[in-house]
Amino acid sequence: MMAKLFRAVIMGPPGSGKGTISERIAQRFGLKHLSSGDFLRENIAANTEAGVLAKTYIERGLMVPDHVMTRLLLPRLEEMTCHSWLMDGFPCTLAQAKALNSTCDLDLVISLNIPYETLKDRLSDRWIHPASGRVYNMGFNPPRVQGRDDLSGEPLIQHDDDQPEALVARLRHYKDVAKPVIDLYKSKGILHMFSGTETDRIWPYINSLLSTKIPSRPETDTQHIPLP
Ligand SMILES: Nc1nc2c(ncn2[C@@H]2O[C@H](COP(=O)(O)OP(=O)(O)OP(=O)(O)O)[C@@H](O)[C@H]2O)c(=O)[nH]1
Ligand SMILES: Nc1ccn([C@@H]2O[C@H](COP(=O)(O)O)[C@@H](O)[C@H]2O)c(=O)n1
Repeated sequence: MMAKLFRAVIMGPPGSGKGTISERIAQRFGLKHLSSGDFLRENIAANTEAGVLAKTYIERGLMVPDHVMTRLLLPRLEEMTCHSWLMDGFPCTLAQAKALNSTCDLDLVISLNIPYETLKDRLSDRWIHPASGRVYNMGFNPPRVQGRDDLSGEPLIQHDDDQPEALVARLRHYKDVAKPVIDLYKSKGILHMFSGTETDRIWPYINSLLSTKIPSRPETDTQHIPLP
Protein backbone atom coordinates (compact mmCIF):
# COMPACT_ATOMS: atom_id res chain seq x y z
CA MET A 1 0.00 0.00 0.00
CA MET A 2 1.31 3.49 -0.82
CA ALA A 3 2.24 5.61 2.22
CA LYS A 4 0.05 8.66 2.74
CA LEU A 5 1.54 11.75 1.16
CA PHE A 6 2.50 14.57 3.50
CA ARG A 7 2.22 18.25 2.56
CA ALA A 8 3.68 20.97 4.74
CA VAL A 9 4.51 24.66 4.61
CA ILE A 10 7.21 26.56 6.51
CA MET A 11 6.65 30.27 7.16
CA GLY A 12 8.72 32.94 8.85
CA PRO A 13 10.23 36.37 8.31
CA PRO A 14 13.33 36.84 6.13
CA GLY A 15 16.30 35.22 7.85
CA SER A 16 14.22 33.14 10.26
CA GLY A 17 15.89 29.95 9.02
CA LYS A 18 13.18 28.54 6.72
CA GLY A 19 15.72 27.39 4.14
CA THR A 20 18.13 26.02 6.75
CA ILE A 21 15.42 24.07 8.60
CA SER A 22 13.79 22.89 5.36
CA GLU A 23 17.06 21.27 4.32
CA ARG A 24 17.22 19.41 7.65
CA ILE A 25 13.61 18.27 7.33
CA ALA A 26 14.19 17.12 3.75
CA GLN A 27 17.26 15.16 4.80
CA ARG A 28 15.70 13.56 7.87
CA PHE A 29 12.20 12.83 6.59
CA GLY A 30 12.65 12.58 2.84
CA LEU A 31 10.20 15.36 2.00
CA LYS A 32 10.94 17.24 -1.18
CA HIS A 33 12.06 20.77 -0.29
CA LEU A 34 10.29 23.19 -2.59
CA SER A 35 11.56 26.75 -2.33
CA SER A 36 9.59 29.57 -3.92
CA GLY A 37 12.85 31.57 -4.12
CA ASP A 38 14.47 28.74 -6.09
CA PHE A 39 11.47 28.51 -8.47
CA LEU A 40 11.75 32.24 -9.05
CA ARG A 41 15.49 32.04 -9.71
CA GLU A 42 15.00 29.10 -12.11
CA ASN A 43 12.34 31.02 -14.04
CA ILE A 44 14.48 34.14 -14.15
CA ALA A 45 17.44 32.13 -15.45
CA ALA A 46 15.23 30.45 -18.07
CA ASN A 47 13.72 33.79 -19.10
CA THR A 48 10.15 32.49 -18.83
CA GLU A 49 7.36 35.05 -19.06
CA ALA A 50 6.71 34.78 -15.30
CA GLY A 51 10.45 34.91 -14.59
CA VAL A 52 10.96 38.10 -16.60
CA LEU A 53 8.05 39.70 -14.75
CA ALA A 54 9.18 38.47 -11.32
CA LYS A 55 12.68 39.82 -11.91
CA THR A 56 11.40 43.38 -12.20
CA TYR A 57 10.00 43.12 -8.65
CA ILE A 58 12.86 41.21 -7.00
CA GLU A 59 15.44 43.66 -8.39
CA ARG A 60 13.60 46.48 -6.63
CA GLY A 61 13.40 44.51 -3.35
CA LEU A 62 9.61 44.11 -3.79
CA MET A 63 7.40 41.08 -3.33
CA VAL A 64 6.27 39.40 -6.53
CA PRO A 65 2.47 39.88 -6.98
CA ASP A 66 0.11 37.09 -5.98
CA HIS A 67 -1.06 36.27 -9.49
CA VAL A 68 2.53 35.77 -10.71
CA MET A 69 3.44 33.59 -7.70
CA THR A 70 0.37 31.40 -8.03
CA ARG A 71 0.74 31.06 -11.80
CA LEU A 72 4.32 29.96 -11.25
CA LEU A 73 3.90 27.63 -8.30
CA LEU A 74 0.51 25.96 -8.43
CA PRO A 75 1.14 24.04 -11.68
CA ARG A 76 4.41 22.76 -10.16
CA LEU A 77 2.59 21.57 -7.05
CA GLU A 78 -0.16 19.96 -9.12
CA GLU A 79 2.54 17.91 -10.86
CA MET A 80 3.79 16.56 -7.54
CA THR A 81 1.03 14.00 -7.16
CA CYS A 82 3.36 11.23 -5.94
CA HIS A 83 5.61 13.19 -3.59
CA SER A 84 5.48 14.40 -0.03
CA TRP A 85 6.73 17.97 0.07
CA LEU A 86 7.62 20.93 2.23
CA MET A 87 7.02 24.35 0.68
CA ASP A 88 9.29 27.18 1.83
CA GLY A 89 8.38 30.82 1.12
CA PHE A 90 4.89 30.24 -0.29
CA PRO A 91 2.19 31.16 0.58
CA CYS A 92 3.15 34.48 2.08
CA THR A 93 -0.15 36.34 1.59
CA LEU A 94 -3.76 35.41 2.28
CA ALA A 95 -4.54 35.39 -1.46
CA GLN A 96 -1.67 32.92 -2.03
CA ALA A 97 -2.87 30.77 0.90
CA LYS A 98 -6.41 30.65 -0.50
CA ALA A 99 -5.09 29.69 -3.94
CA LEU A 100 -2.97 26.93 -2.40
CA ASN A 101 -6.00 25.75 -0.43
CA SER A 102 -7.92 25.18 -3.61
CA THR A 103 -5.12 22.95 -4.94
CA CYS A 104 -4.29 20.75 -1.96
CA ASP A 105 -4.97 19.99 1.70
CA LEU A 106 -2.01 20.83 3.91
CA ASP A 107 -1.16 18.51 6.80
CA LEU A 108 0.98 20.92 8.78
CA VAL A 109 2.30 24.48 8.85
CA ILE A 110 5.48 25.46 10.70
CA SER A 111 5.77 29.12 11.63
CA LEU A 112 9.11 30.48 12.89
CA ASN A 113 9.05 33.34 15.36
CA ILE A 114 12.53 34.85 15.67
CA PRO A 115 13.41 38.16 17.42
CA TYR A 116 14.28 41.14 15.25
CA GLU A 117 17.80 41.56 16.69
CA THR A 118 18.60 37.95 15.76
CA LEU A 119 17.29 38.37 12.21
CA LYS A 120 19.31 41.56 11.82
CA ASP A 121 22.54 39.87 12.97
CA ARG A 122 21.99 36.80 10.78
CA LEU A 123 21.12 38.66 7.62
CA SER A 124 23.88 41.23 7.84
CA ASP A 125 26.20 38.21 7.91
CA ARG A 126 24.42 36.19 5.17
CA TRP A 127 26.34 35.41 2.00
CA ILE A 128 24.60 33.93 -1.01
CA HIS A 129 25.64 32.03 -4.10
CA PRO A 130 23.33 33.82 -6.55
CA ALA A 131 23.10 31.07 -9.18
CA SER A 132 21.98 28.30 -6.77
CA GLY A 133 20.54 30.28 -3.84
CA ARG A 134 22.86 28.41 -1.40
CA VAL A 135 23.26 30.46 1.76
CA TYR A 136 26.11 30.81 4.23
CA ASN A 137 26.58 32.65 7.48
CA MET A 138 30.09 33.58 8.51
CA GLY A 139 29.54 32.30 12.07
CA PHE A 140 26.88 29.59 11.77
CA ASN A 141 27.74 27.82 8.51
CA PRO A 142 30.73 29.46 6.85
CA PRO A 143 31.88 28.44 3.37
CA ARG A 144 34.97 26.23 3.26
CA VAL A 145 36.85 28.98 1.41
CA GLN A 146 35.99 32.50 2.46
CA GLY A 147 33.84 34.33 -0.10
CA ARG A 148 33.46 31.24 -2.36
CA ASP A 149 30.59 28.77 -2.88
CA ASP A 150 31.47 25.27 -1.60
CA LEU A 151 30.27 23.43 -4.71
CA SER A 152 31.04 25.73 -7.62
CA GLY A 153 33.86 27.82 -6.15
CA GLU A 154 32.10 30.91 -7.55
CA PRO A 155 32.04 34.19 -5.61
CA LEU A 156 29.43 34.79 -2.91
CA ILE A 157 27.49 38.04 -2.68
CA GLN A 158 25.47 39.95 -0.09
CA HIS A 159 22.03 41.44 -0.82
CA ASP A 160 21.46 45.11 -0.10
CA ASP A 161 18.03 44.28 1.30
CA ASP A 162 19.63 42.02 3.94
CA GLN A 163 21.18 45.12 5.52
CA PRO A 164 19.48 46.60 8.62
CA GLU A 165 18.03 49.72 6.86
CA ALA A 166 16.05 47.61 4.38
CA LEU A 167 15.27 44.85 6.85
CA VAL A 168 12.95 46.96 9.03
CA ALA A 169 10.62 47.59 6.09
CA ARG A 170 10.76 43.94 4.98
CA LEU A 171 9.87 42.72 8.46
CA ARG A 172 7.02 45.19 8.82
CA HIS A 173 5.68 44.01 5.48
CA TYR A 174 6.05 40.35 6.52
CA LYS A 175 4.12 40.96 9.76
CA ASP A 176 1.26 42.66 7.91
CA VAL A 177 0.84 40.05 5.21
CA ALA A 178 1.60 36.95 7.29
CA LYS A 179 -0.86 37.61 10.13
CA PRO A 180 -4.03 36.63 8.22
CA VAL A 181 -2.22 33.58 6.80
CA ILE A 182 -1.18 32.48 10.30
CA ASP A 183 -4.74 33.09 11.56
CA LEU A 184 -6.13 30.98 8.71
CA TYR A 185 -3.86 28.01 9.48
CA LYS A 186 -4.50 28.41 13.22
CA SER A 187 -8.25 28.19 12.58
CA LYS A 188 -7.65 24.98 10.60
CA GLY A 189 -5.72 23.51 13.56
CA ILE A 190 -2.56 22.82 11.54
CA LEU A 191 -0.30 25.67 12.71
CA HIS A 192 2.77 24.96 14.88
CA MET A 193 4.75 27.97 16.05
CA PHE A 194 8.41 27.74 17.11
CA SER A 195 10.20 30.61 18.84
CA GLY A 196 13.87 31.08 19.63
CA THR A 197 17.15 32.61 18.61
CA GLU A 198 19.06 29.54 17.43
CA THR A 199 18.15 27.03 14.74
CA ASP A 200 20.01 24.28 16.60
CA ARG A 201 17.73 24.77 19.64
CA ILE A 202 14.51 24.95 17.63
CA TRP A 203 15.34 21.97 15.43
CA PRO A 204 14.86 19.21 18.11
CA TYR A 205 11.27 20.41 18.69
CA ILE A 206 10.48 20.40 14.98
CA ASN A 207 12.15 17.01 14.63
CA SER A 208 10.02 15.60 17.50
CA LEU A 209 6.81 17.00 16.06
CA LEU A 210 7.48 15.61 12.61
CA SER A 211 8.56 12.25 14.03
CA THR A 212 5.02 11.83 15.37
CA LYS A 213 3.61 12.43 11.88
CA ILE A 214 6.08 11.03 9.32
CA PRO A 215 8.51 8.11 9.64
CA SER A 216 12.13 9.29 9.35
CA ARG A 217 14.11 7.82 6.48
CA PRO A 218 15.46 4.34 7.34
CA GLU A 219 19.06 5.24 6.54
CA THR A 220 18.92 8.27 8.86
CA ASP A 221 17.74 6.01 11.73
CA THR A 222 20.83 3.87 11.50
CA GLN A 223 23.52 6.26 10.36
CA HIS A 224 25.04 9.19 12.18
CA ILE A 225 24.25 12.31 10.25
CA PRO A 226 25.66 15.63 11.36
CA LEU A 227 22.47 17.11 12.78
CA PRO A 228 22.24 18.24 16.38
N1 LIG B 1 24.09 32.67 13.58
C1 LIG B 1 23.11 31.89 13.12
N2 LIG B 1 22.80 31.95 11.81
C2 LIG B 1 21.80 31.14 11.37
C3 LIG B 1 21.08 30.26 12.23
N3 LIG B 1 20.16 29.60 11.48
C4 LIG B 1 20.29 30.05 10.21
N4 LIG B 1 21.30 30.96 10.14
C5 LIG B 1 21.79 31.74 9.02
O1 LIG B 1 20.88 32.83 8.89
C6 LIG B 1 20.70 33.19 7.52
C7 LIG B 1 19.22 33.09 7.18
O2 LIG B 1 18.82 31.72 7.15
P1 LIG B 1 17.91 31.17 5.96
O3 LIG B 1 17.74 29.71 6.19
O4 LIG B 1 18.42 31.66 4.67
O5 LIG B 1 16.55 31.95 6.33
P2 LIG B 1 15.23 32.11 5.44
O6 LIG B 1 14.10 32.21 6.42
O7 LIG B 1 15.15 30.99 4.44
O8 LIG B 1 15.48 33.51 4.76
P3 LIG B 1 14.78 34.14 3.42
O9 LIG B 1 15.25 33.30 2.27
O10 LIG B 1 15.33 35.55 3.36
O11 LIG B 1 13.30 34.13 3.62
C8 LIG B 1 21.61 32.26 6.73
O12 LIG B 1 22.83 32.93 6.51
C9 LIG B 1 21.79 31.06 7.66
O13 LIG B 1 23.02 30.39 7.41
C10 LIG B 1 21.44 30.24 13.63
O14 LIG B 1 20.87 29.53 14.46
N5 LIG B 1 22.44 31.08 14.00
N1 LIG C 1 6.21 34.20 -1.86
C1 LIG C 1 7.33 34.87 -2.28
C2 LIG C 1 8.61 34.33 -2.13
C3 LIG C 1 9.71 35.03 -2.58
N2 LIG C 1 9.53 36.23 -3.19
C4 LIG C 1 10.69 36.99 -3.73
O1 LIG C 1 11.82 36.15 -3.98
C5 LIG C 1 12.96 36.63 -3.30
C6 LIG C 1 13.87 35.48 -2.93
O2 LIG C 1 13.18 34.57 -2.07
P1 LIG C 1 13.98 33.70 -0.96
O3 LIG C 1 12.91 32.91 -0.24
O4 LIG C 1 14.95 32.84 -1.69
O5 LIG C 1 14.67 34.70 -0.05
C7 LIG C 1 12.40 37.44 -2.12
O6 LIG C 1 13.30 38.41 -1.65
C8 LIG C 1 11.18 38.07 -2.78
O7 LIG C 1 11.56 39.20 -3.55
C9 LIG C 1 8.27 36.75 -3.32
O8 LIG C 1 8.10 37.87 -3.84
N3 LIG C 1 7.17 36.07 -2.87
